[in-house]
Order: sequence, then structure tokens, then C-alpha cells
Amino acid sequence: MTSKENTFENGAALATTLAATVAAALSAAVAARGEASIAVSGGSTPKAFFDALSREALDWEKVTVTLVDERFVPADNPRSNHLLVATHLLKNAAAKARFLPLFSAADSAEEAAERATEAAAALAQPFDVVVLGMGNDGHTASFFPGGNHLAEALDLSLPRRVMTMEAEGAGETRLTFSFSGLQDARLLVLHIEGAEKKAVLDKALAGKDEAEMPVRAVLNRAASPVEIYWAP
Ligand SMILES: O=C(O)[C@H](O)[C@@H](O)[C@H](O)[C@H](O)COP(=O)(O)O
Repeated sequence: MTSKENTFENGAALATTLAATVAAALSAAVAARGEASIAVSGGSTPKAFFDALSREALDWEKVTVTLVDERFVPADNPRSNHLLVATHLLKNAAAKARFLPLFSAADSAEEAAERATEAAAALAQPFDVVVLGMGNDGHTASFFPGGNHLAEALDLSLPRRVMTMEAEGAGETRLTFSFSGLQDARLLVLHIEGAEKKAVLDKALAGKDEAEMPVRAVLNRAASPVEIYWAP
């Protein structure tokens, strides 16, 4: 599918516009189907976007927020994406939203992934909104180069699910939605900032090898158009 680049003068302008666009998509979903779902990424990039989105007026109590991926740590761990979203997004108007965590205090990451898959199956599919980030190694979600389950994660013949991923660049064991669970979102966004990530994006757009740069799966094979949001 195609990708469209939306360029902004700075991160604040990007955050304001992306928050308004996402809020409109969530409101349209609630109007059409009585509920909405959004999966967001962790990391440092989305904080300003989360803050702006938290202030958008919509029927947040009908919106389920979940994570594209999660580190296999409890919500009180500083590395937790649940903690990041609880701190920066689930506040102000958005405090009324439902939250679906990927982490649970299971005996193993595999068991936590199975639990999260079951919980996510209760959500209407596809996601209304998915907001992806990208690392300088070309990963997105927890689709890391060299990931132990990367091929399965990117295999569209496999069902949407939450699965585990381990990779040199990932730190802790990760829990991540599969590509099949993310790629058909009604609004599919790739949010990156800075010159270095723009260079990484341009390299990704210029090639096909998904093992080298897993974000290429999103750029080249997503069923939905990819809205790229970038600011210097
Ligand atoms: O759990 C995570 O870390 C994210 O889901 C990950 O995919 C993130 O989007 C990129 O690593 C970019 O992170 P930064 O925004 O911090 O550069």
C-alpha cells in the first residue's frame, strides 16, 4: 500500500495536528459503531502527541486504548509503556478511556502474550487507529532486526495476536501485536521526529529487505495507507 509524508515545522505543530486527526478518527468510530480502539507505541517521540490527544474532547469512555507493544515489565517499572501512556495520555479528558494492557504478572512472557491475545480478541477488528514509531535500526512495534520471532511477526498468513519478541536491540523481552494485527487499521500512522530518523525512513523507503529494516513491512505491505508524520 502507499505511504504519504506529512511534514511539520516542529514537534509541537505535529502533535497538535496528529492529535486532532486521531481524535476525529476516534469520534467517527464512536459515531459509526458505538466504540473505538487505538493502539499506540512507546518510546520518547509520542509524549507531546499524547499530551495533546489527552486534551481532545470526545466520548473517551467509549474508547479503548492499548499498546502496539510492551516491555515485559510491570506498570511500575520505568521501562513500562503502560506507565508512559498512563502518565502522558490517560489524563485530562482521556482519563475516562478504557485501557487494555499487554503485560500481566504471568509465569512467562508467552503466557502473558496469550492472555493479551485473548483480551484483545474482544475488541472490534481492525483497530480504528494505530500509531507506530520507528527506531534508528529500522524497527517498528517490537519488530526488531534479528528478532527471534520476526518472520512469524511479519507473516500476514498468521492471525492477529500478541506475541513475544527477543532481540539484541530490544532490551527486555517484548510483547507485541503481530503485523497482521496492526496493518489494516482504519488510520495507520508512522510518527517519527528528527533528521536521523528521516534518513532512516528514506533508507527504508529505498529498499525491500524487511529482515534488515522491519518497518519496510509496514511501508510496503500494509493493507492501509501509511500516514507518515515527521518533524525536524
Ligand atoms: O516500546 C517501544 O520502544 C516502541 O514501541 C518502539 O517501537 C518505539 O516506537 C521506537 O523504539 C522509537 O522510540 P523513540 O520514540 O524513543 O525513538
